[in-house]
Amino acid sequence: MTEAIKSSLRDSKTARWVVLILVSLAMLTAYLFMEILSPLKTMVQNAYGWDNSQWGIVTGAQGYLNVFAGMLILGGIILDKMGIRFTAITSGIVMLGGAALKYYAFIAEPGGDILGIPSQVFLAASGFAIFCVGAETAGITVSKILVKWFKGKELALSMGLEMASARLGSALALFGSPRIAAAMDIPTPIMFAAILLLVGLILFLVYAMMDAKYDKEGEAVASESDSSDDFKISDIGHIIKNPGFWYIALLCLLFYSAVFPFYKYGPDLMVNKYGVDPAKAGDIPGWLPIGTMLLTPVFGTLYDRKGKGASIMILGAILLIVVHLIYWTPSLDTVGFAYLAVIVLGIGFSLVPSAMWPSVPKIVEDRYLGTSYALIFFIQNIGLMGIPILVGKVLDIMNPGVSDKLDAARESLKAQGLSASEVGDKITEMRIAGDLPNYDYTNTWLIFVGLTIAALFLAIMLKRQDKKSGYGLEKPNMA
Ligand SMILES: NCCCC[C@H](NC(=O)[C@@H](N)CCCCN)C(=O)O
Repeated sequence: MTEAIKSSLRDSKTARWVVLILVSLAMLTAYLFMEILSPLKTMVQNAYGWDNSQWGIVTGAQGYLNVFAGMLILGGIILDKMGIRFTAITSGIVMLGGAALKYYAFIAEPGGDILGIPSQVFLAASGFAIFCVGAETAGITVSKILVKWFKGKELALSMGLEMASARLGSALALFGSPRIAAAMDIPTPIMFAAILLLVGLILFLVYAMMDAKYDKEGEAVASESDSSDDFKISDIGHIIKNPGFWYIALLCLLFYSAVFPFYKYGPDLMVNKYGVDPAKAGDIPGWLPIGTMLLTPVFGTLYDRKGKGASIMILGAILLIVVHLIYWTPSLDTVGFAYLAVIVLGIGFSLVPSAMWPSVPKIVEDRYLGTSYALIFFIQNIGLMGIPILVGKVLDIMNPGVSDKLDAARESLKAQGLSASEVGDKITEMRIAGDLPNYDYTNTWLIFVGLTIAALFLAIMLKRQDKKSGYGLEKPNMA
């Protein structure tokens, strides 16, 4: 440890960059696990016989506890009351516990039903719901950690780099998971991702040791007691009276609902509409997080220097409409269009977050900031839960008989004594050969088109409100 670190951790550039590396890598492991199953939809359905509604139940589990049980709000309160170290370590343990349960659901292949849902689906959804409580709480904790170490220094840059690291986690899952599953079996990538979460927990433990040392320094204790980012129930009343808060929170819900659920259904769209090999299903969607890693800091800097935050969000929403119209249009069914749309999506998904998150402090007072972010995440989680469920349900309704035909083929293969993996491979072969049908996503994709049109409407309303209330969204962040 250098002298600089010994004398004052907060003043040590090395120490705060070590912190950034620790928490960014921990978030990488969280985002990796978050998407580990996403590119496996075709394989999972072929192997285990889940219909689309069951896929929606599992991938929409993000919000069951975060929304219905209010765990995101509770996470904010715990962070406020118990502090960064306790919350970071606890969220790491919760993520690991949820991941272990999800892995168990795949490795054990339990039979029967729980509450009328196939046991495997129920346990996988429960595991993912628990994991997401930890992941969302880790997300707000890491934001607070970065404020603690980087406030008055390279705060925006640190947040951009942390987000880029998280995106890398999503990309690794989208590219890697189907390849590992094709080479081994479906539970193996889930197991690898769970082991990486253990590494993430160790990184949080190392961070906690640095944080404890930091807090021993008097100056740091003063900073920790700066409660501007704390979650407070009493603040909610003030925040929800602000129309700008509602525009940005609903824009966040609609916008993220048109993007994150794309990870859950995009890979299967690639297989069913564009004829991509299921072992490479995540490749085209995988370019989305890679593009955003590079572009988000660029657009963030642009907003810092030139302003135009509300206009950037409007442009981002327009691009998203174009993207989902391309994926929806039945005649645009060559791989070239799939790549084109994902590139445009990458630009849109960089524009909106780079302007959205730094706009929140312009709309709400600093003292309400922590509570506002927790509330926005809460509202956002309603969409992250509801949209995957809705898409799965509608996909089943729009494809009558397809799941039944796949089920019948699966049952006859199982009767021949084949394992789930072997059945999955065989069904995949039969679908590629045209002996079994694919899902037609056309009508279902209109859900995404609708979401993006609504997002554009809200972005325009936000700009109008900005003119009325003078938030300064069109002004640069830097003087
Ligand atoms: N300072 C706020 C950064 C937010 C980053 C944002 N993450 C979220 O919105 C999470 N609530 C949801 C993550 C769900 C991942 N499937 C982001 O852009 O990642």
